[in-house]
Parts: sequence; C-alpha cells; structure tokens
Amino acid sequence: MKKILVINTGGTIAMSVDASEGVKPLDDQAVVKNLPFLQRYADVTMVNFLNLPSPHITPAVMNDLRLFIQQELDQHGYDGVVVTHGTDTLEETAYFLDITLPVTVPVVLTGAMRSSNELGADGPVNLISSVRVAADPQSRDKGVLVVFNDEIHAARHVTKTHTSNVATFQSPAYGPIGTISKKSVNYHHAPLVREHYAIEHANANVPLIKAVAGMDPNWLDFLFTQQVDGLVVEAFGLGNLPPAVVPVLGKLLDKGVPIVLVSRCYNGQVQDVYDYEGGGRKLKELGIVFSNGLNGQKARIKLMVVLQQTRDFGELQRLFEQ
Ligand SMILES: NC(=O)C[C@H](N)C(=O)O
Repeated sequence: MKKILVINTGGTIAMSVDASEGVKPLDDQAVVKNLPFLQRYADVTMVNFLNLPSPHITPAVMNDLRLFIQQELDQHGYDGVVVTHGTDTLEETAYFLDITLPVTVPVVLTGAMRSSNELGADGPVNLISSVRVAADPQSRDKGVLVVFNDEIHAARHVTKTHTSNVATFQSPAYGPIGTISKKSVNYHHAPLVREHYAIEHANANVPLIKAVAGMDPNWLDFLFTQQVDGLVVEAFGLGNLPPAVVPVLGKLLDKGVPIVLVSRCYNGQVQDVYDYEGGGRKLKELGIVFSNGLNGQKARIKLMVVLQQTRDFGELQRLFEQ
C-alpha cells in the first residue's frame, strides 16, 4: 500500500453547521473521522497542521506549509501528500506550492463546499478521491493537483467558479486533466509547463488591482504611501486600461516597481495589440510585463515568488511568458 500523508489546514471540510445555520470550524477537524475508511485506499497518516478558514490563509502560511511538506517528505518518504484546505483561497495555495515545491510525488489539494454535517456533504468523497489520486502512480510529476467533484485539475489553471456549487473548481480554458471513476483514476492530459523557483520567504508586498470603467486614478494613491514591491493589474479584455490610470502606473515604474498585467477575462492571454491611449501596446512600451493566461490572484503569487530571483523587466517578461 502507498504511504500517503494527509495534512489538514481547515476550511468548510472541517466545519459544521449549528442550529442557527451558522457554519463554524470544528475543534477536532471532522475530516479525521474518515480515517478508518481511508485506510482501504492507502496507508494514511493524518496531521492537523492548522484549522483556519481559508480567508485567514496568508502567503506566509503557504510558505510554512511548503516547508512542512518538504520536511515530512524528506523525513518519512511518503508516496504522496493530500492537503485539505478551505476553498476560498485554495487555488492560491495550490499554485504557490506548484511553483515552489520541487517534488515529483503527487501533492493534491482538496476541500468541501458543504460542511461536515450538511446533507450531501462533499468533504468525505473529495478526501477519498484525493487519497486515491495521491496513491496512483500516474499522478507523479504532474505538479500540484486539485481534486474536487470527481475531477483532477492542474494548479496552474484551476479556479473557484461558483460560490456554493460542489462543482465549483473548474479550469475554464483547458478543462480537467483527469477524472475519478468508481474504480479508477483516469488522466487524459498532462501539464506541459512546469515551473519551479527556489524561495526564502513569501513576504513581498504585491497588491492586485482590477480595472473598471471610469476608474479614478486617485484610488491608487495608496501605492505611494507604502513600500510596494510589485503590482498586478487585472486589465480589460486583451490587456487595456482606462487612460486616466496610465500616468499613475508610469510613476510607479519610474520608482522601479515592476507591474504585471493580466486580464479580468477568465479565458485568454493579454497581448500588446491595441495602439490607442491605455491600449496594450502603449502599456508594453511603458515597461509593463504581460502575463500569459494566469488569473490575477495567481499572477500575484508568481510575482511574489519570482521577485526573489529578479526585478529585471526582460527577465520578468520571460518568466511570465512561460
Ligand atoms: N468551502 C469553503 O471551504 C469556504 C470557506 N469559507 C473557506 O474557504 O474556508
């Protein structure tokens, strides 16, 4: 039997609903109750690392989790790791681990949309599916995976798409890379791009701002009242912004702060095509780095990570084209 480590960090999978219909964390993390059943699929060791709702997870916590996983793998040689996590920020932790953990064993993130005592609770099946995926040799060297609702997604592409549906995790541009049926784990794609960056910390101050019609440049004053290490901007469509905010971004670039552009569309890449004021071509000429399809929250994680390697525009542009 494969040796699988399950690391609990909290989230709805470890919560229950009370008489007033409030959903709250359980002291003992309810997922532990599934442990005997999980042993059918693997030799499972379970640790309660944290018990946080995922809006409480920070990049510093993600980094602690990375170090913990690495240490456990080094010391105990597990065949795979499953992390239970709240769904709100799960994609950020999954992507952070994907680009910072240099491991070939499967690392799978999962959680639940319904708390442990709700009718149709999805936590137990997601956890069992995740252990099955982590124990499957086909899952090696595929980067960090997200398993939800019988689907396997690559950390790079997956995002939370629905506030409450159990099928919330989707990879809008590419679909899942595999599925889980009653008897087998089936892959039909493998991620082509694998990135790894050695890091020391996850402390960079990198805000994310979203473009809206009629955006007021004064909203961005905060960028000059604190030490900002980098900025990610979710632009319109192909990568265009309201002209009024461009001088603000220019001032920030003059201060040496790298800016990465993504699209607020959930499909497609930003490109330097439009040559009007605020258009993508002008933004690229200004020195803004164009990302290739990452959403805003993941581009922010990547910038926090790669700023530890370089602040050079050309090098950042190369890394964000991968
Ligand atoms: N379904 C969930 O896990 C949502 C919860 N608010 C969390 O992220 O912790």
